[in-house]
Amino acid sequence: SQQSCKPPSSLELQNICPFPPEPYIVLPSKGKGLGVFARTNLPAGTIILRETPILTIPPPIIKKGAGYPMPAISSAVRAEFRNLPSSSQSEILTLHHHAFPGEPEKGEGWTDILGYIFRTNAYNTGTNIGLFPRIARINHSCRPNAAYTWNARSGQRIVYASRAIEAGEEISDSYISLLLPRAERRKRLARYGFECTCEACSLAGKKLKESDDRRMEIASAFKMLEDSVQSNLTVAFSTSSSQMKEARLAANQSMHLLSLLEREQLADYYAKAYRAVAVSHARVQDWEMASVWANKGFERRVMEDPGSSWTVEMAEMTRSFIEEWKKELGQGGD
Ligand SMILES: C[S@@+](CC[C@H](N)C(=O)[O-])C[C@H]1O[C@@H](n2cnc3c(N)ncnc32)[C@H](O)[C@@H]1O
Repeated sequence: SQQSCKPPSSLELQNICPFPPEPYIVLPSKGKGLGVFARTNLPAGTIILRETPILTIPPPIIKKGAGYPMPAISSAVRAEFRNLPSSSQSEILTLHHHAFPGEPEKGEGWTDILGYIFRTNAYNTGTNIGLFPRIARINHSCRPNAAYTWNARSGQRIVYASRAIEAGEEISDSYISLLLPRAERRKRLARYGFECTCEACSLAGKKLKESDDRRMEIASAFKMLEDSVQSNLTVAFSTSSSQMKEARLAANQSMHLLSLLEREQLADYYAKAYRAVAVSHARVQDWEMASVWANKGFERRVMEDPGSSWTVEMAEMTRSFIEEWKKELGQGGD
């Protein structure tokens, strides 16, 4: 009919468009090649990207101190690459690669480039390692505003805003563990061929030392809390006075850990810290704190993946702590 030939109004388009426009755009990023930028304000928890790997290989055997076994990586990648449609091959070949001076760029024609592309861009996919051409455009920061998770059920890597991101801001994630001092982070980032100049790496003098010390302290606080946080929570209430003293110390330590993380703005570790706060307060039977922080941990896990075992665990924990809190308030449990 005549009516169906008319272009749809924007409202109609909104109603029929199965996917909203992407919340990000790929643009040049000063000194970093291409980068990914927020198109609009992205509140914490916004899913920025979900992507299925275009190519995966089993993880290579890494000999300590011997660096990446590039010949093994190159040949595994090459074997998979050959089976891909040409559009996927072209997409992979557009990705950035870093090779160290002296590394052969053209051992076996362009195929060696594939190994370098893989080394520069690959991420874990649970048991394997894979290439995600869209996620691969995200640059690194040691104080990132986005984080990622591997969703084994959908076979997708999910990138989400780990804190609020403003329109126009560059979206960054982390390629390495962030609980390391700058010198150590630099060593680990060397394989990507850049020296990080993020906010945290640009600190100097006293401020740099404070940041380095905080990151080391966070790592040791997590380690200290690990034992008490990983074991079965519901049974291990502290009974003896020495146990109670230890449990109180752990609860205080967990709050200190949280303040260090907030000072460093390391949102990647918030969920783990919220869990530690919740569990250590359950140990001293402070049910209000335990419930509030378990719920915060649950909300963080939902951001990453609503159906993950971590999310389910935090939901159950929150429920059981709230039950205890209600009993304490004399409202009885369900
Ligand atoms: C996974 S790619 C990221 C996307 C890349 N910028 C591009 O143009 O495709 C990794 C490469 O990006 C660059 N890069 C990533 N983070 C950076 C940073 N914080 N500072 C400078 N360069 C960075 C480095 O060249 C690195 O080898």
